[in-house]
Amino acid sequence: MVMKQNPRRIGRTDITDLNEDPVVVWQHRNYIKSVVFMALVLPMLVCGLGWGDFLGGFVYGGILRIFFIQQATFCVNSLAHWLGDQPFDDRNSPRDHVITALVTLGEGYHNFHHEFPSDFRNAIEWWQYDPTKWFIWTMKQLGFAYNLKTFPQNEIEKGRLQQLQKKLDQKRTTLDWGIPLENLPVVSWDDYVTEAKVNGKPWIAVAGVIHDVGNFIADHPGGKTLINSAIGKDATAVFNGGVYNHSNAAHNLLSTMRVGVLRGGCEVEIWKRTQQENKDNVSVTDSAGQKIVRAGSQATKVVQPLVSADTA
Ligand code: HEM
Repeated sequence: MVMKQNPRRIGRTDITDLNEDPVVVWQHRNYIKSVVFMALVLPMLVCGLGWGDFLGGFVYGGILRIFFIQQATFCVNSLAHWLGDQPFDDRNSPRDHVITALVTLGEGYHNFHHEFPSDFRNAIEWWQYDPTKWFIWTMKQLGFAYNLKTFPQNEIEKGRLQQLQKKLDQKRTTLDWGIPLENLPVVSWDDYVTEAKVNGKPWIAVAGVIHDVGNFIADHPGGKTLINSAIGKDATAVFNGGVYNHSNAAHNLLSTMRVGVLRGGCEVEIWKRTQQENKDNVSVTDSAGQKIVRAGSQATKVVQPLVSADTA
């Protein structure tokens, strides 16, 4: 900013759009004059003619204000790369933050600006502090024709969604979703029954998956008796509506108790099919390669057949 640079050594930018804007061209031609007038003369005149304090206008309205604006301008490339979040891209360091926006008169939504530089706005939400955007909006309401470029909303939303997805993925990895089905040992139906009924293991099979409910029996909201009654049996029907249609939270909890899968799947053939269909649903993976289990598509959640009461 302070040295004259060799134009052959610095990067060049296409500024044909600026050259077509008469206001910008006028300002460029009269740069020094307009700077001195707006930064020093005008504040001096306001304070001097207003209440007789020419010197105060010069010092506070002029010199100190220039210093402040200069610091604020530098904040674009310091604060704006340090404070805030990255709602559109995490490739570089530019960040969006209202504090930076306030200090820099709206330049603080830097993540958006770097991602969509051809968009004249700094921020897209109406409530975000971006005086340029508000000014243009007001002028348009007053009937002035402004034809400034904006990036397609569809593309902006994609960036936002991808960033949100990344955050969700990161959060997901911090939670226990149970051992993945393919990592579980395969157990035959007879071995399962023997382990539960002869060797006393508190195992319950739901939709072909064996669960150790030992630590949960005392806490079961439906009581000890009901959960105990399913040990060593296929509880697919009772768990999925035969006795009680358990919530998504209950299915999630159940998945943390997995100890094995039954060879050949669950015993109730008609439900086995719907469970197979559900298994396709859970094969969606996140950016870290982990399976995503959406609410209602847990492996143990099966569609309720009409005859549920009889089945139970
Ligand atoms: C296999 C492991 C089981 C787990 C992890 C489990 C978990 C839960 C949870 C978290 C609830 C609270 C409501 C909800 O979230 O849906 C609940 C309620 C209930 N459960 Fe279970 N459950 C299991 C087995 C069973 C079995 C085998 C039966 C019946 C034979 C049963 C019958 C009920 C009933 C009737 C309620 C409703 C209680 C009420 O609202 O007063 N549960 N269970």
